[in-house]
Amino acid sequence: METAALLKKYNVAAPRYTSYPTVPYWDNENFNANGWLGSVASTYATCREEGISLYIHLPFCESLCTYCGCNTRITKNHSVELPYIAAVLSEWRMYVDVLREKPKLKELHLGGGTPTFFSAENLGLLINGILQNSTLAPDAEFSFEAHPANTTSEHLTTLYSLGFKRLSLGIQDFDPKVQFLINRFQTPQQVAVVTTKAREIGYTSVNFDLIYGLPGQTIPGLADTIAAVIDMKPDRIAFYSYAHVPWLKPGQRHYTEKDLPLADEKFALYQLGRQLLDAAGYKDVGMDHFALNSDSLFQAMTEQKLHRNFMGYTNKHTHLLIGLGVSAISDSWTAFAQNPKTVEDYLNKIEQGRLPVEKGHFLTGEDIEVRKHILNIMCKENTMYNEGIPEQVYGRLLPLLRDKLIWVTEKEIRITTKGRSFLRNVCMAFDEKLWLKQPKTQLFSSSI
Ligand SMILES: C=Cc1c2[nH]c(c1C)Cc1[nH]c(c(CCC(=O)O)c1C)Cc1[nH]c(c(C)c1CCC(=O)O)Cc1[nH]c(c(C)c1C=C)C2
Ligand SMILES: C[C@H]1O[C@@H](n2cnc3c(N)ncnc32)[C@H](O)[C@@H]1O
Ligand code: MET
Ligand code: SF4
Repeated sequence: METAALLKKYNVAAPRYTSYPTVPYWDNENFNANGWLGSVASTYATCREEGISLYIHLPFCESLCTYCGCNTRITKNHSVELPYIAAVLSEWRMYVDVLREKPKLKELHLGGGTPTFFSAENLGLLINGILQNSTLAPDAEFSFEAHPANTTSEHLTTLYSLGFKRLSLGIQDFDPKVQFLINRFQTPQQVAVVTTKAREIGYTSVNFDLIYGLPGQTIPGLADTIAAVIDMKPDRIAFYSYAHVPWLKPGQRHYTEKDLPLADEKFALYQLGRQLLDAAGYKDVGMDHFALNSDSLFQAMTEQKLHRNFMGYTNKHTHLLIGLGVSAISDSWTAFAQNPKTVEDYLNKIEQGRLPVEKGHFLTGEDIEVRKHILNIMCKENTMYNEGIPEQVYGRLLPLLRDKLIWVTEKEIRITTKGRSFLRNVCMAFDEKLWLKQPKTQLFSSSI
C-alpha cells in the first residue's frame, strides 16, 4: 500500500502508551492510598540495592504556549515558588517514612511546566532537601527540562553542582510565523547561548524538543528549523507528533483547525524531519526520539536495554518511579498512582498531612503481561509469546501484517522498517482494555 493510503488507514485516535493500562482505563474505584503504599514498599524491597527513579513536576510557566499538552499553571507571580517546594519536600518525606530508609536514587528528572521558572537558589533548596533524605547510586542520572528563554548561567551552574549532567530544551519550531501562532518565542541565538554554556560547564547530554504538525508549519520552515538545530549538535532530539486535543487543552482553540497541516501534510513534515535528522547522523531510538550514536540512549537501544516510562525513554530502568508534585504519576510496576491536577488541591492534601494520590490502578496479572508486550514493541520493536500468539491478538494484527508494518512467526511479532512510523497502532492490537470498551468520545490524539 502507498504511504498516503497507509496514513489514511492508520491515522486513528491512539494512546501514546506511556503506561498500560492507559490513564482513561484505570480502575480508580478500586484504587486506594494504602494499597498503593503497600505496592511501593514491596517493589522497593526488590530494587533498594539498585535504586529508584524520582520525577518532580514543576508546573509553573510565565506564559501559555497555546499548543501545550502538559499540566501547567500560568503565572508571573514568583511567590508561588517557596510554598510549592515545601509541599514537594513534605511529600518526599511521606515516601521516605514508608520506605523506612533514605532511598538510593538512580534517576532524577525535573519536568513541567518550566523548572527554570524557579530561581536557581530555590531549585537549590529543592534538590538539597531531596538529597538530605536520599543516597545516590554510583551511576545516578539527573536531568531537567529548561526553557531557552529563561535559563540563566546561574541555573546551569547551580544544577550542575548538585549533580545534573543532562538537560532538555524546548524548541518546537524556530519559524517566527509558527511561534506567533503558538505564542512561544525563542531564537536560535538564545538556544545556542544556553547550549554552549551548558557544555562549557560540563553537561554531557543536551536534548532538544521539536514538534511536527504545529499550526502554520511548512516544509521550508521546518527544514530551516532542523538546519539550525543540527548546527548546534544536540546529543538527542525528540521529534514529537503534535497532539491536538482541544477538549482537554482549550489553549489549542487559540488557532483554528484551518491553521493545522492536513494529515498527509503532517506526514510529509515527519518524513522530511526523519530524513534530515538521519542524514545528520541522528538515529531513531523508539517512538519520537533520535540520538547521535555516541549518546547513551542510542547505545542502550543497540544493547536492547531501553525502557519507557512517563518521562519518556530511558536507559536507567528501575521498577519504582516516584512522581512528586501536581499531576505527577508514580509507577510501582504493579500499580500506578496520580496526584491531583490543580496546585490548590495538591497543596491542600499536603497541608492536611495526606499523601496526595487521587487516582490510580492496581495491575492484574493480565495487565502486567500486556504491559510487557507493549513495552517490548515500544523499546525493542519486537515481542515474544512463548505459548504462541493468542488468536485474538493475531486477528487484530492481521491488517498490519498485510500492510507489511510487522512480520510474525508462530511466537514472535517484529516491526518492519515501514512499521516504525506506526508503533502506536501496533500496540493497540495488544490493548485488551481498549477492545473491551471502545471509547464513546475521543480520548486520545491521532496516531500520526
Ligand atoms: C513534560 C510534560 C509531559 C508530557 N507527557 C507527559 C508529561 C509529564 C506524561 C504523559 N503524557 C500522557 C500521559 C497520560 C498517560 C497515558 O495516556 O498513557 C502522561 C502521564 C499522554 C498525553 N500526552 C499528551 C496528550 C495530549 C496526552 C493524552 C492523550 C494522548 O495520549 O494522546 C501531549 C503531550 N505531552 C507531552 C508530550 C511529549 C505530548 C505529546 C507528544 C509532554
Ligand atoms: C515536554 C515537551 O512536550 C512537547 N509537547 C508539549 N505539548 C505537546 C503537544 N500538544 N503535542 C506534542 N508535543 C507536545 C514539547 O515538545 C515539550 O517541549
Ligand atoms: N517548559 C519548557 C519549555 O517549554 C520545557 C518543555 S515543556 C514541558 O521549553
Ligand atoms: S510548552 Fe513548556 S513553557 Fe510552554 S506552556 Fe507548556 S510547559 Fe509551559
